[in-house]
Amino acid sequence: MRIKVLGASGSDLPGYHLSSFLLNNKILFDAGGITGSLSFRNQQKIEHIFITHAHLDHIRDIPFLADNLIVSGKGKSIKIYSIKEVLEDIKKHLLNHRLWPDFTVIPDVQNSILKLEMIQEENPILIDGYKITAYRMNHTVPSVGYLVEKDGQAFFYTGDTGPLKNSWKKLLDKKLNALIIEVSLPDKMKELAIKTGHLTAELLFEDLKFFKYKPEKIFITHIKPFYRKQIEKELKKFPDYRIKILQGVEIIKF
Ligand SMILES: Nc1ncnc2c1ncn2[C@@H]1O[C@@H]2COP(=O)(O)O[C@H]2[C@H]1O
Repeated sequence: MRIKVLGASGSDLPGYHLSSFLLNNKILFDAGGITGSLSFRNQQKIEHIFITHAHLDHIRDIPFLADNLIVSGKGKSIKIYSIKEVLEDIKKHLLNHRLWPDFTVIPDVQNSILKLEMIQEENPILIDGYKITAYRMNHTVPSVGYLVEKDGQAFFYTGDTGPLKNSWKKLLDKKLNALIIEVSLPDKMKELAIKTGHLTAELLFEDLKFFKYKPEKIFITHIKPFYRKQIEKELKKFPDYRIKILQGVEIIKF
């Protein structure tokens, strides 16, 4: 599979972009950093957006993408998928005609630029041959990660999560070609990580012990850039895993 990483940073700073992962040009996971990373031509190719949770750093560019599409007259509908609580937060707090126009009813309900599609946890949906399943994560707000499977290949994207230990549920038995997982903070900030629903390197590897199969590749995302060097050092303590720290806008294949 091929993913264009549009953003993989845990903080917004010059040269960094917030979480957004584009699969096969059409299916986006999280929408923190679309419009500053992707050409307008390629923004028009997005058809589906899966949101892990409604924190701003994962949804911020939905409004700007919708605006680009409608004002350019290139408008077509984009479907935004997540669990009920996440979609409710987006509708109530973001696309509410106050913070931003509600593009789920503009230009009208039938032809709206954005369509909200509720999905159920652990109930897969099929898009272009990709089977996509949401699993509950451990964050401070309702949050899911997504398992994506096609032609015997599989990856899992966590969004934000604290430790899950053995509640990774059915994922513990999966053979993953790639795990895109967050490590936001260094080990010395373990307490804050747990309080705010995040991982450190040590917490990540404690959780990985519960997996039946080692993921073939582990891509680390959502690092808070102030701690990047420290986290890089801490991840080196686990040489048994093939780990790549995501840099920003790049293509990953597995
Ligand atoms: N109690 C806290 N102390 C310090 N930072 C916090 C606290 N709660 C939330 N945050 C920060 O707010 C951010 C919200 O988005 P994140 O979960 O990515 O990361 C969170 C932390 O960086």
